[in-house]
Amino acid sequence: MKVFSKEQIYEGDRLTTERQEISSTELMERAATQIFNWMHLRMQGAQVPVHIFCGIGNNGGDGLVLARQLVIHGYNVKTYIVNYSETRSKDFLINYERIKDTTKDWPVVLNSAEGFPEIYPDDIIVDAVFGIGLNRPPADWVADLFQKFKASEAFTLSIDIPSGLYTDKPVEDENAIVYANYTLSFQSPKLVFFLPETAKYTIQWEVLDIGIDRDYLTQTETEVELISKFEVLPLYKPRQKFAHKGDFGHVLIIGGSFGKIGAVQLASRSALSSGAGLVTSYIPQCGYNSIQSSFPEAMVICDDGDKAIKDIHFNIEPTAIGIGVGMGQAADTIAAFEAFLKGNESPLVLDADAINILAKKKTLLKRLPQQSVITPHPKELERLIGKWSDDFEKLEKVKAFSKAHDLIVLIKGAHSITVYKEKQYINTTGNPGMATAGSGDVLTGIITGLIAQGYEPLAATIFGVYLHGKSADIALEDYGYQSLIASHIIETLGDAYMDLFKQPEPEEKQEEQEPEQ
Ligand SMILES: NC(=O)C1=CN([C@@H]2O[C@H](COP(=O)(O)OP(=O)(O)OC[C@H]3O[C@@H](n4cnc5c(N)ncnc54)[C@H](OP(=O)(O)O)[C@@H]3O)[C@@H](O)[C@H]2O)[C@@H](O)CC1
Ligand SMILES: [K+]
Repeated sequence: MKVFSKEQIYEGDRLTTERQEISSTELMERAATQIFNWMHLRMQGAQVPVHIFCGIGNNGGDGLVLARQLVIHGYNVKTYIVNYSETRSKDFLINYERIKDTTKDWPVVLNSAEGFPEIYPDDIIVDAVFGIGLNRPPADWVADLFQKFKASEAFTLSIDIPSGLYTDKPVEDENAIVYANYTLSFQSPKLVFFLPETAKYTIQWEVLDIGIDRDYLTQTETEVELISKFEVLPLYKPRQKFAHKGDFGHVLIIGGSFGKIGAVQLASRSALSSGAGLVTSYIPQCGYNSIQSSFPEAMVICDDGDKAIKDIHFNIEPTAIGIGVGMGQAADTIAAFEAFLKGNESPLVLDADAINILAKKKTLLKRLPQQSVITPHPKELERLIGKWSDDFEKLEKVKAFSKAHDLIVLIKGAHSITVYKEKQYINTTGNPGMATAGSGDVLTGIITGLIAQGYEPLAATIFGVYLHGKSADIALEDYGYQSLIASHIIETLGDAYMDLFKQPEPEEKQEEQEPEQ
């Protein structure tokens, strides 16, 4: 799913009114009617008090349309105008008049937090104060109002975006933002729903289709994309009947050190389980017995070093190499890594200590093959690109870094983001159970395994991150957050693949389709 920028959303609105020959007022009516339908379906006429707080722009206009429709359908509605500015939008004013024509219970105009009504935990708040038009911090009294929303403990439904959140700027004041239980967003989810500092402002979100011009939606390129099954399915490479293992590449996983051989075992196993034809583990000698006995499918090449790698040499031609897991940063290992990069031409996935060494010796970056993949966790990323002050700066820095070195950078997190130059792909699978030892090693193996099978490095990263998260989601059902460990993620990789082709569950039974007697 594309994640449109604020400017693209405004342009989509404009083009839609032009091409469909409707007024902006009609588009607002259509948008807010979708919100009404959503609520009506769930509330079925329930008389729960619904408090609708409207700003004075188009987000407020949406709130007024919703209020009018709820009133017409007999709901228990109380409407407020959060009067933060004298500059009212045209469609706000039109709908302000319309609601006054609909009910005698006119909106209450709030000019300070003093007039804040009594709201009980079982009531519902609709937040239509600010939408994507927020461009400066809300006034203190408006922030106080948002705090009162929170203190009320009422279910809070935000329209389009939690009020007080910018679409393209970091948070300035945590207290000046609505905490939404649910956000109904028009046309596109907003990038801020997925960034670590701002995702907390809405527990759930959903996109409502408001009939924006189809051509515009399909033809407009966005910088950001949300990756779910629908996006990865076209990447999947089916297997041919007469295929043999040589068609699926030979992965080499280089890493390990005394006490950290398991990292190589995990990465190698996941490379094979992701579909690679052959896997060789390259490790220091101390790991030989453990890998050979615990993972018979792997071939093993030993370095001359006993406890750490000191001179990387092998006589195979790997299709893809994953390097760094459990490798350590002994002086010999660093020298070996440096020499390896000099001679290497295979596609690379770099993780853990390989990234740490790159951070120490940035001149090595120019030795990486084009479109190498790096998969840093936040600390490793910071060592590589320096500190950032907020999520937006982090994204900008990673984009610039990716561009400068022609690298695919995976920013790991609750929503891992694959960055390649300007483009950002936000993953939607995965769960907090994955915050466990070795989970990153498994990911390195999967991505390397996919590249070995012929996936382009960018596609391999996007697809690999998706599969990794999906496997963990499936494994979660058996193990729960606490007991999920990295090996489980490998075991369910097959299910993650099969899930790609699973038919959606049938809808609830439909009365009219009962068989004839
Ligand atoms: N996208 C779609 O498909 C559709 C979108 N629709 C809806 O429109 C919404 C966008 O509406 P919007 O542009 O009128 O902006 P909104 O957020 O209501 O803000 C209002 C104005 O407040 C001002 N302002 C800003 N910050 C401020 C501050 N701190 N304190 C005080 N004032 C401040 C600023 O004006 P300024 O004062 O800068 O001139 C701003 O323009 C969108 O989120 C969606 O809900 C649907 O109706 C139709 C389909
Ligand atoms: K809002």
